[in-house]
Amino acid sequence: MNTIYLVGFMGCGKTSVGKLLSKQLEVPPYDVDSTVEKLRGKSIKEIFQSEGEDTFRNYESLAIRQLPLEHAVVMTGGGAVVREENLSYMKDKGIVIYLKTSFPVLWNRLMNEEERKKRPMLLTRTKEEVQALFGERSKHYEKCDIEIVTDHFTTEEVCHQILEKLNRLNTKQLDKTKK
Ligand SMILES: Nc1ncnc2c1ncn2[C@@H]1O[C@H](COP(=O)(O)OP(=O)(O)O)[C@@H](O)[C@H]1O
Ligand SMILES: O=C(O)C1=C[C@@H](OP(=O)(O)O)[C@@H](O)[C@H](O)C1
Ligand SMILES: [Mg+2]
Repeated sequence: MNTIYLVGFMGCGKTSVGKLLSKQLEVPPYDVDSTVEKLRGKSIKEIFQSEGEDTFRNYESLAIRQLPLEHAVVMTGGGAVVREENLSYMKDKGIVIYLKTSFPVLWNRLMNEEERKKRPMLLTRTKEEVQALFGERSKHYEKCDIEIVTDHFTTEEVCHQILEKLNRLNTKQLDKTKK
């Protein structure tokens, strides 16, 4: 099985669902944000503060390319698809799953102080600006291979829906190296 990449806006559940999915599939989970944090020895927030967003995007792109291409679940950060070459890399190497979530639901999940303070993209923006970012990014997310709606579903239910969709794929679709 090629690597499964989870994409979508902040708060759609990539990190939480990815952990559940990796357990179900019995493969290791890799969170791109955690990989970057390990690589740099500091938190995402600190990287944004001291090195800026552009440099963070370079680390993020590098981390995506360092992670295994097989037998893994990779949880990306919400902005990973902003660089189109990242999305085309992931689509080329594995299966890209978009956890589609409406803006009001995302906003509700992200308003929790714990969640908000972890995410530098939220700290300097108004609700309208975050919504505009969501609008700009949606067209990238929609280029994924599989779309799963998460509104009104628990993380366990979202994970179950992913497994059902994966079960419907054939061996060739699951393993792109097989011709
Ligand atoms: N399907 C869901 N239903 C309810 N809460 C969710 C769901 N998915 C994620 N959350 C909550 O939203 C917050 C952000 O989740 P997280 O997995 O970190 O998202 P992401 O990695 O996509 O930014 C967490 O508090 C998490 O518990
Ligand atoms: O949307 C973004 O630009 C970001 C999303 C974050 O990941 P999550 O989507 O897991 O919150 C993290 O990569 C960083 O704070 C930037
Ligand atoms: Mg995450």
